[in-house]
Amino acid sequence: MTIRYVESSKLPTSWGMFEMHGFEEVETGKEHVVLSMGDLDTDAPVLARIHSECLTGDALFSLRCDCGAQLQHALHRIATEGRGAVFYLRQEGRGIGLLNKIRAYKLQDCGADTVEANERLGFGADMRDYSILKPMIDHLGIKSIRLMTNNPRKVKALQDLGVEVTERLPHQSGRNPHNTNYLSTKKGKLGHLFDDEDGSERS
Ligand SMILES: Nc1nc2c(ncn2[C@@H]2O[C@H](COP(=O)(O)OP(=O)(O)OP(=O)(O)O)[C@@H](O)[C@H]2O)c(=O)[nH]1
Ligand SMILES: [Zn+2]
Repeated sequence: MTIRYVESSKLPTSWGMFEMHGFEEVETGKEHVVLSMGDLDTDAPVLARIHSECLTGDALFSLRCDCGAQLQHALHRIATEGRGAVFYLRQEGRGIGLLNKIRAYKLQDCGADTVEANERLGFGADMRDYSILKPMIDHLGIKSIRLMTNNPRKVKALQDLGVEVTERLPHQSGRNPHNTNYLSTKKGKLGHLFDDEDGSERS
Protein backbone atom coordinates (compact mmCIF):
# COMPACT_ATOMS: atom_id res chain seq x y z
CA MET A 1 0.00 0.00 0.00
CA THR A 2 1.46 3.37 -1.01
CA ILE A 3 0.68 6.34 1.21
CA ARG A 4 1.27 9.86 -0.06
CA TYR A 5 1.57 12.82 2.30
CA VAL A 6 -0.41 15.74 0.87
CA GLU A 7 -0.48 18.78 3.21
CA SER A 8 -0.87 20.00 6.80
CA SER A 9 -2.92 22.81 8.26
CA LYS A 10 -4.14 24.11 11.60
CA LEU A 11 -7.37 22.69 13.02
CA PRO A 12 -8.85 24.57 15.96
CA THR A 13 -11.09 22.33 18.10
CA SER A 14 -13.02 22.59 21.35
CA TRP A 15 -10.00 21.00 23.06
CA GLY A 16 -7.33 23.24 21.55
CA MET A 17 -5.34 23.90 18.40
CA PHE A 18 -4.34 20.76 16.49
CA GLU A 19 -2.29 20.34 13.34
CA MET A 20 -4.14 18.30 10.68
CA HIS A 21 -2.02 16.18 8.31
CA GLY A 22 -3.60 14.75 5.16
CA PHE A 23 -2.52 11.48 3.54
CA GLU A 24 -3.77 9.65 0.46
CA GLU A 25 -3.82 5.89 -0.09
CA VAL A 26 -2.65 5.94 -3.68
CA GLU A 27 -4.16 2.63 -4.85
CA THR A 28 -7.64 3.33 -3.49
CA GLY A 29 -7.80 7.14 -3.27
CA LYS A 30 -8.86 6.85 0.39
CA GLU A 31 -8.07 9.97 2.38
CA HIS A 32 -6.76 9.66 5.94
CA VAL A 33 -5.95 12.37 8.49
CA VAL A 34 -3.83 12.71 11.59
CA LEU A 35 -4.58 15.37 14.21
CA SER A 36 -1.44 16.17 16.16
CA MET A 37 -0.42 18.46 18.97
CA GLY A 38 3.13 19.28 20.11
CA ASP A 39 6.47 17.96 18.85
CA LEU A 40 6.13 14.32 17.84
CA ASP A 41 9.64 13.72 16.48
CA THR A 42 11.45 13.53 19.82
CA ASP A 43 12.50 10.45 21.82
CA ALA A 44 9.54 10.63 24.21
CA PRO A 45 6.75 8.12 23.40
CA VAL A 46 3.76 9.79 21.74
CA LEU A 47 0.28 9.53 23.28
CA ALA A 48 -1.76 8.22 20.34
CA ARG A 49 -5.18 6.99 19.33
CA ILE A 50 -5.79 4.90 16.22
CA HIS A 51 -9.40 5.71 15.48
CA SER A 52 -11.40 3.85 12.84
CA GLU A 53 -13.95 5.96 11.01
CA CYS A 54 -17.51 5.67 12.31
CA LEU A 55 -19.70 8.21 10.54
CA THR A 56 -22.69 7.31 12.68
CA GLY A 57 -20.85 7.61 16.00
CA ASP A 58 -18.32 10.33 15.19
CA ALA A 59 -20.60 12.71 13.26
CA LEU A 60 -24.24 11.62 13.58
CA PHE A 61 -24.43 11.31 17.38
CA SER A 62 -25.23 7.56 17.33
CA LEU A 63 -25.44 5.80 20.69
CA ARG A 64 -25.19 2.32 19.12
CA CYS A 65 -21.43 2.34 19.71
CA ASP A 66 -18.83 4.18 21.78
CA CYS A 67 -16.81 5.71 18.91
CA GLY A 68 -17.86 9.36 19.19
CA ALA A 69 -17.18 9.48 22.93
CA GLN A 70 -13.83 7.75 22.46
CA LEU A 71 -12.77 10.24 19.78
CA GLN A 72 -13.63 13.22 21.94
CA HIS A 73 -11.96 11.63 24.94
CA ALA A 74 -8.76 11.07 22.95
CA LEU A 75 -8.62 14.72 21.83
CA HIS A 76 -9.21 15.78 25.42
CA ARG A 77 -6.44 13.53 26.77
CA ILE A 78 -3.97 14.77 24.16
CA ALA A 79 -4.84 18.41 24.82
CA THR A 80 -4.42 17.84 28.56
CA GLU A 81 -0.90 16.50 28.02
CA GLY A 82 -0.21 19.04 25.25
CA ARG A 83 1.27 16.39 22.94
CA GLY A 84 -0.06 13.47 20.95
CA ALA A 85 -1.79 12.29 17.79
CA VAL A 86 -5.11 10.87 16.62
CA PHE A 87 -4.82 8.75 13.48
CA TYR A 88 -8.25 8.99 11.87
CA LEU A 89 -8.35 6.03 9.50
CA ARG A 90 -11.08 5.65 6.90
CA GLN A 91 -11.91 2.09 7.86
CA GLU A 92 -15.65 2.58 8.31
CA GLY A 93 -17.49 -0.37 9.84
CA ARG A 94 -14.28 -2.21 10.76
CA GLY A 95 -13.38 -2.11 7.09
CA ILE A 96 -16.70 -3.17 5.47
CA GLY A 97 -17.88 0.35 4.61
CA LEU A 98 -20.85 2.46 5.67
CA LEU A 99 -23.58 0.80 3.60
CA ASN A 100 -22.55 -2.68 4.69
CA LYS A 101 -22.49 -1.42 8.28
CA ILE A 102 -26.11 -0.34 7.84
CA ARG A 103 -26.87 -3.85 6.53
CA ALA A 104 -25.13 -5.23 9.63
CA TYR A 105 -27.13 -2.90 11.89
CA LYS A 106 -30.34 -4.16 10.29
CA LEU A 107 -29.36 -7.74 11.15
CA GLN A 108 -28.55 -6.57 14.67
CA ASP A 109 -32.00 -4.96 14.90
CA CYS A 110 -33.30 -8.49 14.30
CA GLY A 111 -31.18 -10.10 17.03
CA ALA A 112 -27.70 -10.79 15.64
CA ASP A 113 -24.65 -9.51 17.48
CA THR A 114 -22.03 -7.36 15.77
CA VAL A 115 -19.82 -10.35 14.86
CA GLU A 116 -22.68 -12.61 13.67
CA ALA A 117 -24.03 -9.79 11.52
CA ASN A 118 -20.69 -9.36 9.72
CA GLU A 119 -20.41 -13.10 9.17
CA ARG A 120 -23.94 -13.40 7.79
CA LEU A 121 -23.00 -10.75 5.25
CA GLY A 122 -19.96 -12.80 4.22
CA PHE A 123 -17.33 -10.66 5.99
CA GLY A 124 -14.84 -11.46 8.70
CA ALA A 125 -15.54 -10.01 12.14
CA ASP A 126 -12.86 -7.35 11.64
CA MET A 127 -11.58 -6.49 8.13
CA ARG A 128 -9.25 -3.64 9.10
CA ASP A 129 -5.72 -3.38 7.69
CA TYR A 130 -3.36 -1.28 9.79
CA SER A 131 -0.37 -1.40 7.44
CA ILE A 132 -1.20 2.11 6.21
CA LEU A 133 -0.09 3.41 9.60
CA LYS A 134 3.62 2.74 9.16
CA PRO A 135 4.38 5.36 6.49
CA MET A 136 2.24 7.89 8.37
CA ILE A 137 4.07 7.24 11.65
CA ASP A 138 7.44 7.44 9.88
CA HIS A 139 6.48 10.67 8.10
CA LEU A 140 5.61 12.29 11.43
CA GLY A 141 8.90 11.18 12.97
CA ILE A 142 7.20 9.23 15.76
CA LYS A 143 9.62 6.83 17.45
CA SER A 144 7.31 5.03 19.90
CA ILE A 145 3.71 5.14 21.03
CA ARG A 146 1.57 5.06 24.17
CA LEU A 147 -1.63 3.72 22.68
CA MET A 148 -5.11 4.63 23.91
CA THR A 149 -7.17 1.53 23.17
CA ASN A 150 -9.06 -1.38 24.69
CA ASN A 151 -8.22 -3.56 21.68
CA PRO A 152 -5.07 -5.66 22.12
CA ARG A 153 -5.14 -6.48 18.40
CA LYS A 154 -4.26 -2.87 17.63
CA VAL A 155 -1.18 -3.14 19.85
CA LYS A 156 -0.13 -6.34 18.08
CA ALA A 157 -0.77 -4.82 14.65
CA LEU A 158 1.59 -1.94 15.46
CA GLN A 159 4.24 -4.26 16.85
CA ASP A 160 3.98 -6.43 13.73
CA LEU A 161 4.69 -3.28 11.70
CA GLY A 162 7.84 -2.68 13.73
CA VAL A 163 6.39 0.19 15.76
CA GLU A 164 7.30 0.23 19.45
CA VAL A 165 4.29 0.44 21.80
CA THR A 166 5.60 1.36 25.24
CA GLU A 167 2.20 1.25 26.93
CA ARG A 168 -1.48 0.43 26.34
CA LEU A 169 -3.73 2.97 28.01
CA PRO A 170 -7.35 1.85 28.63
CA HIS A 171 -9.74 4.08 26.70
CA GLN A 172 -13.25 3.52 28.00
CA SER A 173 -15.98 6.09 27.58
CA GLY A 174 -19.44 6.43 26.16
CA ARG A 175 -21.24 3.42 27.65
CA ASN A 176 -25.01 3.90 27.48
CA PRO A 177 -28.15 1.70 27.47
CA HIS A 178 -28.05 1.40 23.64
CA ASN A 179 -24.52 0.00 23.39
CA THR A 180 -24.38 -2.37 26.36
CA ASN A 181 -24.74 -5.52 24.24
CA TYR A 182 -22.35 -4.15 21.63
CA LEU A 183 -19.66 -3.59 24.27
CA SER A 184 -20.28 -7.04 25.79
CA THR A 185 -19.77 -8.65 22.37
CA LYS A 186 -16.53 -6.71 21.86
CA LYS A 187 -15.32 -8.04 25.20
CA GLY A 188 -16.60 -11.59 24.69
CA LYS A 189 -15.86 -12.20 21.00
CA LEU A 190 -13.31 -9.60 19.87
CA GLY A 191 -11.01 -9.69 22.89
CA HIS A 192 -11.44 -6.09 24.00
CA LEU A 193 -10.21 -5.38 27.51
CA PHE A 194 -12.59 -3.49 29.77
CA ASP A 195 -11.52 -2.70 33.30
CA ASP A 196 -15.01 -2.65 34.72
CA GLU A 197 -18.60 -3.16 33.77
CA ASP A 198 -19.80 0.43 33.65
CA GLY A 199 -17.22 1.53 31.12
CA SER A 200 -15.95 4.44 33.13
CA GLU A 201 -12.28 5.36 32.99
CA ARG A 202 -10.03 4.41 35.88
CA SER A 203 -7.23 6.91 36.18
N1 LIG B 1 -19.15 -3.98 10.96
C1 LIG B 1 -19.48 -3.24 12.02
N2 LIG B 1 -18.68 -2.22 12.36
C2 LIG B 1 -19.01 -1.51 13.45
C3 LIG B 1 -20.16 -1.78 14.21
N3 LIG B 1 -20.21 -0.88 15.22
C4 LIG B 1 -19.13 -0.08 15.06
N4 LIG B 1 -18.39 -0.46 14.01
C5 LIG B 1 -17.14 0.07 13.51
O1 LIG B 1 -16.13 -0.34 14.40
C6 LIG B 1 -15.02 0.54 14.29
C7 LIG B 1 -14.52 0.80 15.69
O2 LIG B 1 -14.08 -0.41 16.20
P1 LIG B 1 -14.39 -0.91 17.64
O3 LIG B 1 -14.45 -2.40 17.60
O4 LIG B 1 -15.58 -0.17 18.21
O5 LIG B 1 -13.19 -0.46 18.53
P2 LIG B 1 -11.64 -0.61 18.23
O6 LIG B 1 -11.27 0.53 17.35
O7 LIG B 1 -11.32 -1.98 17.72
O8 LIG B 1 -11.00 -0.54 19.67
P3 LIG B 1 -10.74 0.69 20.61
O9 LIG B 1 -9.41 1.25 20.21
O10 LIG B 1 -10.71 0.16 21.98
O11 LIG B 1 -11.85 1.67 20.40
C8 LIG B 1 -15.51 1.75 13.52
O12 LIG B 1 -14.99 1.68 12.20
C9 LIG B 1 -17.03 1.57 13.50
O13 LIG B 1 -17.62 2.10 12.32
C10 LIG B 1 -20.98 -2.85 13.82
O14 LIG B 1 -21.96 -3.19 14.47
N5 LIG B 1 -20.61 -3.55 12.71
ZN1 LIG C 1 -19.05 3.57 16.10
